Amino acid sequence: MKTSNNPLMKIQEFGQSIWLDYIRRDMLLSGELQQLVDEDGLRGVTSNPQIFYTAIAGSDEYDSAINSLALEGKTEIEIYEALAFADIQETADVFRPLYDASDGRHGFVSLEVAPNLARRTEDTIKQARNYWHAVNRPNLLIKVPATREGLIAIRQLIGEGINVNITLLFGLDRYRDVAEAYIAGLEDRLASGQPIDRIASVASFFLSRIDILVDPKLEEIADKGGETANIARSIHGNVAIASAKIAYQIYKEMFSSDRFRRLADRGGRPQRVLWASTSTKNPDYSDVKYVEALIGPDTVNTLPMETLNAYRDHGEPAPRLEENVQEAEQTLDRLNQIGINLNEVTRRLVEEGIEKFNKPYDKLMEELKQKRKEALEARPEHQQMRAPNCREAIDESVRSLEKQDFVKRMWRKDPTAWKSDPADRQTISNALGWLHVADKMISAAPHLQRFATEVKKSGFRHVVHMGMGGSSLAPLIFARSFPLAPNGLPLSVLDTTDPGTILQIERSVPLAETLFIVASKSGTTTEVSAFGDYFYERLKSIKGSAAGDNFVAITDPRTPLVELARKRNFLQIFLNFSDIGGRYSALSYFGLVPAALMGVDVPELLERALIMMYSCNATSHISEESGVALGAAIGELANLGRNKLTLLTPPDLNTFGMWLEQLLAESTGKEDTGILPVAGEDPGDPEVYGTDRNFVCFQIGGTENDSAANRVKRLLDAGHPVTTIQMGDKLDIGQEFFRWEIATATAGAVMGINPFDQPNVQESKENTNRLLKEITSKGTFEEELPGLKSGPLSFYHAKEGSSASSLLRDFFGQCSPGDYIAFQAYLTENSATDRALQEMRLLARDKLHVATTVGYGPRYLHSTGQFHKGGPNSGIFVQLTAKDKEDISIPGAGYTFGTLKRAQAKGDLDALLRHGRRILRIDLGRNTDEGLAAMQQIMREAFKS
Ligand SMILES: O=P(O)(O)OC[C@H]1O[C@](O)(CO)[C@@H](O)[C@@H]1O
Ligand SMILES: O=C[C@H](O)[C@H](O)COP(=O)(O)O
Repeated sequence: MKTSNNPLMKIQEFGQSIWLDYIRRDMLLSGELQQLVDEDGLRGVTSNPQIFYTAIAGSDEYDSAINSLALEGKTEIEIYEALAFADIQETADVFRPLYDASDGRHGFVSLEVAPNLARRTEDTIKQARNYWHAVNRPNLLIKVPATREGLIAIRQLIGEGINVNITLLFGLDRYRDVAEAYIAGLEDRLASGQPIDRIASVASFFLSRIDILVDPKLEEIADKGGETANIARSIHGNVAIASAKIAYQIYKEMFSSDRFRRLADRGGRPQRVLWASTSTKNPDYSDVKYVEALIGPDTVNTLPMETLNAYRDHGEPAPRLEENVQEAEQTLDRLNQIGINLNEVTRRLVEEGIEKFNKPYDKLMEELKQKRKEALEARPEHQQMRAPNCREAIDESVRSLEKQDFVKRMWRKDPTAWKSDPADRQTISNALGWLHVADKMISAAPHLQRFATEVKKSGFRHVVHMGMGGSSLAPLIFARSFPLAPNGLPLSVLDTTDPGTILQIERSVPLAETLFIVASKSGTTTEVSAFGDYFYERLKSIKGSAAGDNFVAITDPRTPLVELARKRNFLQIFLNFSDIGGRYSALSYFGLVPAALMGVDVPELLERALIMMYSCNATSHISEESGVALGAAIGELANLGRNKLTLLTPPDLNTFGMWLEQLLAESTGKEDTGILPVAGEDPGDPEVYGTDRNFVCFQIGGTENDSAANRVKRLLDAGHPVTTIQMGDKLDIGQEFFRWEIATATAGAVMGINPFDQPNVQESKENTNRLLKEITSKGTFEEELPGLKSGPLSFYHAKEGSSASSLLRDFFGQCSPGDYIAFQAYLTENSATDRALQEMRLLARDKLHVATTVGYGPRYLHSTGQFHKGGPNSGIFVQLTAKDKEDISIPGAGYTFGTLKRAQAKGDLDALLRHGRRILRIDLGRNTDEGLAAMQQIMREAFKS
């Protein structure tokens, strides 16, 4: 170890080890403890009930673990022990290299038995054994008090090979007893034929507490005057150190005895004295008083943080422990002479000491009891699943997950919980970061809020979030379903290449005062790069080289977007966690940066997510209200043919359905199976639904209203499974994100697929890229001719029909039970188009009794698109295109957004055809409204009879 001017390091040259009398989780997480080891030569840590009280009750660092343990059904004592064990284990691991390198001499961590056991030998032994085995680290010391009852325990525990730190040691006679108990324990062990070379023990001699008790007595005597007053004055403030010096002499005597030498010959190690209670409580004394005087070979001094810092700052190490020993003896004699009986004093100190640790221990238990109660009351919002005819199969699926220990394996990030093929294992291992992201983001939340405040303060008036699929749909929920907070900025989301929509956004925002977020995990998604380039050019034309000030990137580390953002001097780059797949990223920077900018209460949103996280945590039992149970149900129902997960949402939560589509459809729609979320389909009478439906009914705020309750009842009566989810308010979206992520992952396991890849998304992208290449070389790409024209409408890929209505009748006539109709609308999104599409899907559903979906292109490509191609061949696709009224160029691309959109539509169509899907493309002509009206008219005619 390097010698330095650091007094804490220098002290080691005199044979003393410095330990830290403090423990707290943030020191472990932040690396501060490691730094103390590296830079100050720290060689151990002690804890006590007061220290754990301060750490656990004095911060919120332990709260999420407390909630989680409470929900696992632990009592407050078990919670305390679990928290303490975890901290002690991690601390022991920090010191393990030192322990190993020093052949077990240094690097110890102490954990105290409950202070209320101080007078109970058997219980102390029992608990010490439990702690020893639970923590399971060779460099652990169990702290046992030096009470009469403790002495028996010490001997017994040492005999069993358990390391002991003797605490609450004040008196010299008791010190002899303690050393005797240790030696006797080693002898017992040797006699039973067991090795003693790795047994460690320290005797913690408490200092400042002696002076605290004795000094006022001395002052009283001094105040009375006379000869005794002089004596009292002469020893004031010296008694603790004098006792310690004599204790050290006793140590030397006992551990150089012939009796101990016999043990030493067999590897027995002396029980070192440890100076404890070394923070100066009397401000008149030096803050390093109990360090300077007691430096000597083979000793330990445990220092609280302030004393450690003070010593580093102005300690002057020298070997003083054996200086003035005679004077120390005189001090103790004088004490006796003026009528203060040190034995009595120390007896009182032991009693007070027990009490002093009992109090914080009891207070901590009270605190944990309260937090436990709050955690149990804050159970996730209500989830109730009723499945009239499938209950047994679902219960069986839950039991099977329990048997496979699925939940624990998921939390352990064991890929074989889903698939065992090496390629799948690789993707899965690298895709489970979302399990812990809410916990991580809690500490990033204040930073996000500060960032949002700064953005607003610097004059921004609007935010445009640009991304696709998982990178944009959570922000879309905030933009469309959350009210704008007074401290927030209005948020628009751009996730389409439709030039009409892009221009709409451009014209509705104050460009120079708009912050653009370029959000792409991969940093390579074509649409997102085009949005970024387009608006960057627009800003450059206004602000020149300062354009980057209006841009923020959210992306994974080391993507091309990071490079570009640096080159363009973006205002900020948020690096996300690379082990989170796009569609599971709602609670990461992708969802939370725009949320914070809108003024959404991000910490609260995360707290709600954490409640769900705890209820889905690694217990062997699967709770009925957890996301795991939901996943088991939707997965099993899909296996039974009920794979159209029909979402009944209050109107202002419709966008949540869109988020869920991308999560569930892209995750499960593969290997010819999958769950298709049906979002935004107006509810109908039970008879319009086929037996492929599974309903989820979301309610928000208060109890369910009569019409919703009635609807649920009618669906159940008709034999459909229905899950109801009651949300308290919109911030419960945080909880829903996590519930559904867990449910999706679980459903994937139940269905036997890998829910973390998207094997068929690429196909459409490749087709699109091929078409775009054609455009750049030939100026155009080839499009087939319509099979039929009718008014403004052109029909492609249709078998020739005598009329549009007969063509539609034939096309939809292919529908059989279990099929679904997907309207893919490459149109400008607005309420008139929404209404027309809604009308068309209801016409089809009510006539054909099949599920219907509507997705705007290219958004759906990053959502249901995977299911369309990779899921079962049960889709009937109606692709709607139209002529763009206006178009805009993508800078540097050589084509327009309109062309890109057309290439995307055709790219997907070609991919669907290649998969043998049934598809009809209808071009609506120049006027979308007219085209849609004509289309509805023809559908009505087709369905007339
Ligand atoms: O964030 P990125 O890399 O731009 O990807 C956007 C979306 O595209 C996909 O990779 C494929 O659809 C989604 O999983 C993802 O959410
Ligand atoms: O092991 C360490 C002791 O528990 C600690 O030093 C007691 O210190 P105090 O007297 O300041 O509480």
